Amino acid sequence: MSNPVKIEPLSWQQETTGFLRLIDQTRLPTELVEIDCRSVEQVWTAIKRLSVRGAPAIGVAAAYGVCIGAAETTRQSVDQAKQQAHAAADYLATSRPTAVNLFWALDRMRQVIDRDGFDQTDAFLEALLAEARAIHQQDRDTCHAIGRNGAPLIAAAKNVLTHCNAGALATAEYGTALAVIYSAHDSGQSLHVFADETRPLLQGARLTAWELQQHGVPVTVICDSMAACVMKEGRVDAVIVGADRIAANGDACNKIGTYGLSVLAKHHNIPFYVAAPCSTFDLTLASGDLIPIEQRADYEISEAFGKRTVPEGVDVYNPAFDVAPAELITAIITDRGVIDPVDEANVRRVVQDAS
Ligand SMILES: CSC[C@H]1O[C@H](OP(=O)(O)O)[C@H](O)[C@@H]1O
Repeated sequence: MSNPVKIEPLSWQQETTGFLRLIDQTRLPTELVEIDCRSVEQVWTAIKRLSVRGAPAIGVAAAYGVCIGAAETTRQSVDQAKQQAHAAADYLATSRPTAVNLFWALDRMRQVIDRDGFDQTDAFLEALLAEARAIHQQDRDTCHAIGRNGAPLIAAAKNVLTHCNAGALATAEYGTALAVIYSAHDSGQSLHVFADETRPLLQGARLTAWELQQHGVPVTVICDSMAACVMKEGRVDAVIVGADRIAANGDACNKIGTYGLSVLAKHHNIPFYVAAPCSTFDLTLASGDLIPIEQRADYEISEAFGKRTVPEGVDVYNPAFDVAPAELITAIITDRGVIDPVDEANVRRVVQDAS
């Protein structure tokens, strides 16, 4: 496909008193619907219900959510606008606990809020929007850098397996894990992708397969339980996934099912790559078992396909993420280069240089 459709899950409309426009990812792949978020509550809800999702995309959306919150009351003083902006950041921080990019982006916005010297409210609102736009553009650039850095690692691969959606829909554009696939594909490499459907919310079947189809990359959706079989059959040359938070020791937290894939890849001697921007590292956490794992609602499992699939009264366990230990990760592909996850000193050096 010569000119694939560019997928951007979110955009800011108008100026400092504008609004956030999102692709509602809960409606894909059958409906491409955009929703406008004109209040902080609407941004919070969009993140919570996964209308916008994926660590980097959540961070960008929250940054714009702070801009919306700051401007909610018209003709206010700078101090009032600052109070509203802080309140918006505090509220948005409660939307989802695992993706560290949410908190990284909100911290960036708080640094602007706490700056002195704004003598006019408009100047403050303009500075906030400029920071949100900078975060947005930085993620675009980061994703393309990840693609460039990762493509050589899969140059000899013909079949790659991925899990969940770490594509354009999870970022500002282009993706992280899928950026590596897009970069290899766009350079002329013949590549096929196995996309785990990724229960319970099916980000792989609904979103990754849709993205890859739009980009002209051959893709086969498989049930999560089939990953072992296709690996055993010798049909997977590499596994590449995204991440929501990476601890200082290289443990990588990602969509539930990722840990199992890392064990399977090790057993079958298949390279297991994690692709993530440096903003997804949390050097304050020594290891992955300290990463907060989001527990989501029972109905996401018990009411699949429009009908109840679990008997009333039966317990359901629905952790949204798990952690691949550093020793099972072949390499972490970042915007600053490829990292050996078990080399903590190098992890810290690369990530701190990026900040
Ligand atoms: C590029 S980060 C993508 C990452 O986020 C996804 O989680 P969710 O769909 O719940 O936001 C999943 O873990 C992806 O790998």
